[in-house]
Amino acid sequence: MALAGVRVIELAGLAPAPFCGMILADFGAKVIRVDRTKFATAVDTQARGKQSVAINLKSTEGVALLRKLCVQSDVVLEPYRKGVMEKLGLGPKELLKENPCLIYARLTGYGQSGPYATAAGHDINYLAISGLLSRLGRSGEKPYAPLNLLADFAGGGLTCALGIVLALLERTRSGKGQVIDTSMVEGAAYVGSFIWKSRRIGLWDHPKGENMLDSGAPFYDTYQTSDGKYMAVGAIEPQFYRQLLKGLELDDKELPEQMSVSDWPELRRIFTKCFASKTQEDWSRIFDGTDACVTPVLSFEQVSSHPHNQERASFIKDSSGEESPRPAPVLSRTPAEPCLASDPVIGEHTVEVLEEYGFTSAEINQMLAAGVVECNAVKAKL
Ligand SMILES: CCCCCCCCCCCC[C@H](C)C(=O)SCCNC(=O)CCNC(=O)[C@H](O)C(C)(C)COP(=O)(O)OP(=O)(O)OC[C@H]1O[C@@H](n2cnc3c(N)ncnc32)[C@H](O)[C@@H]1OP(=O)(O)O
Repeated sequence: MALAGVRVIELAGLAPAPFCGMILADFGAKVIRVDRTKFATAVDTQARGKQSVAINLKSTEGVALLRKLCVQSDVVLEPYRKGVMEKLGLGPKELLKENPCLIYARLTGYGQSGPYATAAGHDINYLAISGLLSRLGRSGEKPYAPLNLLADFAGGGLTCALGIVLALLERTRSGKGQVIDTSMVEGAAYVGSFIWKSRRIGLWDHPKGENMLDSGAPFYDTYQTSDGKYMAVGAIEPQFYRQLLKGLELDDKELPEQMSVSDWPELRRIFTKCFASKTQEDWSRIFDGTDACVTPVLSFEQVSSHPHNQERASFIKDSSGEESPRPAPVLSRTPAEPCLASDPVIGEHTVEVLEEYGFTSAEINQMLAAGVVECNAVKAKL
């Protein structure tokens, strides 16, 4: 796999850092999650392919241990509030001094500087400060955060993974590590570059929810079907729009112009009525194989059995039968090989990892006895 041989120490966090760690693990890195001791269950739901060691970082021995692990690793990924790692004596200055090749990835909401740097927050707050949230939602309604996808995962976890891979690549030339400051505000804003940079062509001239791509246009929206499901319509270009009308059995001579913004409410009314006359399956049959850009809005239950997803095996099942998306993208020679075993319990691999990092049994036993580390058996999962 592409990241085989890369060792990552991931300090346990809430959502974005776990996702970042999972991406690295999916593509072959050895990812060791550092959990707290005396915690029954991990909140990491994205632990695929990771190992878990439990270390008490509130002890000097625990801090010293983590430093030793970082000396022999390529990447450390930390998701804490600005200053937490420095307070522990685990800041980039200390760790990079001991291991100049280390890639020190920091993943926070507001980044390592600025008046908000130390403030608590979550996806919705970061999205708000990025400017993007102000553009999301239907006309006349309050801004709407689309799950916690944009800041936590696109702007946070994925952007941080990109930073790590870039730093690993650069290190092959310079031989040096570096610090990565991932701000979810900036990551989300960066993901939104198209919105910023397409303002000049007038794509966003109208208020929120009244533009072509934000549910303003009737040919770029969702419609309810007679069985209470939905179809997604993305028929922007005239040749594709014509196919949409054909599928709906509408005569364009009897309709307002596609791009006549003032007629969009009327067009939407007509499309709504049409779509409500047949089931999702009926419409799928009509539009599949055409260029109308009309697709069913699949539920999680439907998604893996859809013929397209099925043929590409886009969803996988782990050993417990839980379904999830296959890692993307697909690399031709060195594709990801996601681990199908169940997620680690806290401290499941403490002894194994410490042995691998060169600690003797006596040292490990001493740390276990002192409560510096903890090792838990898999049966704790029950
Ligand atoms: C009823 C509630 C149930 C909750 C279930 C949760 C289910 C999952 C839900 C996921 C929701 C996802 C939401 C929508 C998100 O947006 S997640 C993104 C959150 N934001 C970030 O990650 C940005 C960066 N992080 C932060 O800003 C902060 O960590 C935070 C998220 C605001 C949380 O703040 P807070 O709990 O005060 O923690 P921090 O200031 O970071 O300090 C962490 C403390 O923990 C300690 N720590 C760490 N590891 C260890 C260890 N191994 N052993 C012992 N201690 C450990 C650190 O030393 C630090 O301690 P201290 O400095 O506070 O004394």
